[in-house]
Amino acid sequence: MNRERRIFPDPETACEALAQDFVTTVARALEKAARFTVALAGGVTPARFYRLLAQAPYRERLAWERLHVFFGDERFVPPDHPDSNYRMARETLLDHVPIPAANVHPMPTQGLTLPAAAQRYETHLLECFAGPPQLDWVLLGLGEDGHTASLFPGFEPPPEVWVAAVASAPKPPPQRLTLTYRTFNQARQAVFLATGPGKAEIVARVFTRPELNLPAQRIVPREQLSWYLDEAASAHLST
Ligand SMILES: O=C1O[C@H](COP(=O)(O)O)[C@@H](O)[C@H](O)[C@H]1O
Repeated sequence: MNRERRIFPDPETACEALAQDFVTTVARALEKAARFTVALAGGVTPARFYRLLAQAPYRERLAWERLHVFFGDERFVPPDHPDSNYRMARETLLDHVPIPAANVHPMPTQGLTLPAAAQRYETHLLECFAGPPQLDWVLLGLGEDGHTASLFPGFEPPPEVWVAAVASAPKPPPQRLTLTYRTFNQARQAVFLATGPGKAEIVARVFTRPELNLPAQRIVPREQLSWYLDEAASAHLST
């Protein structure tokens, strides 16, 4: 498994590089495969990257009809709720690109209990992949407590589960759905995007304190683990 850490002057250049690399990765993979599967992150940080993908030149360079978009985690709120990760991805990206509706796979958040929703998405993933989900590319964020997706410190999803229900997350909203370590670690490539001074302390802990075993430190995909940081987020790293 390859690891890389790249530091850019600011969030704009980090997201530009990520968008360029994403386009290249997708194009190369589609030379050998019929489709490319991704899981998107939520929160605030990736919105800039999503907006870039929805614009020239990236929008025209992606084979949207061959992309399948899943979600790494979701807040258990209606899809039009301000906290919804799906809403954010739709408004910044999915509503602006020619991706077929059938290729977008939001986590269910309505008409089901939280555990039933986790089970439903897990079943959906297993069907889409005709077996254990092996996502091609997953985007991940980093919370200031070391959480990623909705895997928070102290929360241990059952090891056999691909999608977990989180009933009491320390960050609101408390009810969430998340892919598990098992799922992320079956992905081919995982990419963390962390920018801004608010991430500097936790970025330093992730890279210098392996004994903490933070959720973000437990992501070990099969082929490639990449970190895209800006100078503010990497300010406490000695490089
Ligand atoms: O709650 C969440 O937080 C993390 C980090 O979000 P950010 O706003 O600090 O970028 C995010 O990766 C996750 O998808 C989200 O549900």
